[in-house]
Amino acid sequence: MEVCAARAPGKIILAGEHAVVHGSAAVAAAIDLYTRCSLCLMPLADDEAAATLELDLKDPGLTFSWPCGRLREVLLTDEAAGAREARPCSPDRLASIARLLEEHEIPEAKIWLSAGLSAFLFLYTSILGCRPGKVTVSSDLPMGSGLGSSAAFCVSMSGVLLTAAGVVTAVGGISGEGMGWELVGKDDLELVNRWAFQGEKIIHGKPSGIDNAVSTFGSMIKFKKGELTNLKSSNPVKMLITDTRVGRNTKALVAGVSERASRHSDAMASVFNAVNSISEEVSSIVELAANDEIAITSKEEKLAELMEMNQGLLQCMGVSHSSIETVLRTTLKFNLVSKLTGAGGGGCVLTLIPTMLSNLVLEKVIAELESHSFRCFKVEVGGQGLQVCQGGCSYFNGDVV
Ligand SMILES: Nc1ncnc2c1ncn2[C@@H]1O[C@H](COP(=O)(O)OP(=O)(O)O)[C@@H](O)[C@H]1O
Ligand SMILES: C[C@@](O)(CCOP(=O)(O)O)CC(=O)O
Ligand SMILES: [Mg+2]
Repeated sequence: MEVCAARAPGKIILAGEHAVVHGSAAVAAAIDLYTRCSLCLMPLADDEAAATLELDLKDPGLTFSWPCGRLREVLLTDEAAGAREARPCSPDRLASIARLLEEHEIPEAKIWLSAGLSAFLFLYTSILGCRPGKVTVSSDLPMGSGLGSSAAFCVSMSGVLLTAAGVVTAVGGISGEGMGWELVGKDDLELVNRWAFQGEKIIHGKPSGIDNAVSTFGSMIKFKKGELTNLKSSNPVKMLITDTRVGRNTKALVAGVSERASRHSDAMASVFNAVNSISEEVSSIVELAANDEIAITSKEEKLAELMEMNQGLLQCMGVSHSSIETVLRTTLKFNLVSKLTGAGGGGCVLTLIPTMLSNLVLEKVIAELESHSFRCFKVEVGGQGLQVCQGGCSYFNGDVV
């Protein structure tokens, strides 16, 4: 039985969500909340009929299982066509995957999972063929809340599958972590990122690629038209994340913005252009601060103003929500600036925490936000991207922690 695991972080978008789908720049950073995937590859059983592919999703608390013979029959494939090149999921293959999912009773209240399940079946069978195995997924990230759970799912899944296929290899430990997680080389990360993007396409419809890129490579990045620039950031910004707990779906919100853009093409082009300027300014402030070329208070004031402007433009795009407005009003009472992060329509809101803000005030802000039944997270910004564990992980006992 071969065992390996991978973990990939969620993200925040400091500026540029939605507009990035239409070619504007955006700035995003990894956060220290992870999705972990583990894989036990089973030996090819003597009893062919008993061989299955199992998926255990810890967070929704659901397990799924497919006989390998049924996968072969419906997907008309056995061998993986080669993991070294990421391929898109053809409409025919997506329709076959939908047929496989129809054979499972997914509870109506959890129907949103079917997009993640489709991405899983696509990635697994494309990279490993119809081999028997058990995949376990657990996550610190709230799902469908703007923190990039779909990308962390696709990146950690692609990471573990490509590691099991022997295509991706670990290059060394992470100092201080002591958990067996290892980093991955640049070329391997590029390959994981390309596969994860194909998975994101199944979940998001038309992703820009920023979420899978920041989850794969970590750190803080500027992203524009598929091009990624690493932003040095010596003094990472402190952000409070508030999850409004209002559920929403990125695919529908992205489609809504595109429809508005086709109805009002000139006006929306100007909105996207303004967002592009905001993201460019945010990225240059981050870099100036890293080189000590700007005082920390001045950096925070500029970032706060840009976040406020970006939020106004996101309202223009039609992706704000009354719950988001409640967070904005609540934090403004403490002179703090907030903006939605991710696709909006509910989900998570970022609040910039100035260095000078006392812990006492921060706790008051959190208490007031939580009195509205929102949930707050204090996160570290700009950390590692994908990490893998190639067998021998002591904490791995069929479950990932
Ligand atoms: N841990 C997970 N287990 C199963 N599916 C997941 C997991 N994380 C994400 N997903 C899939 O991703 C979808 C959420 O993606 P999305 O709407 O883009 O929101 P976000 O990426 O902001 O969390 C879920 O509905 C589910 O299909
Ligand atoms: C709205 C968008 O810019 C980010 C979506 O992020 P999330 O899935 O809400 O975490 C879409 C994209 O860039 O693919
Ligand atoms: Mg997503």
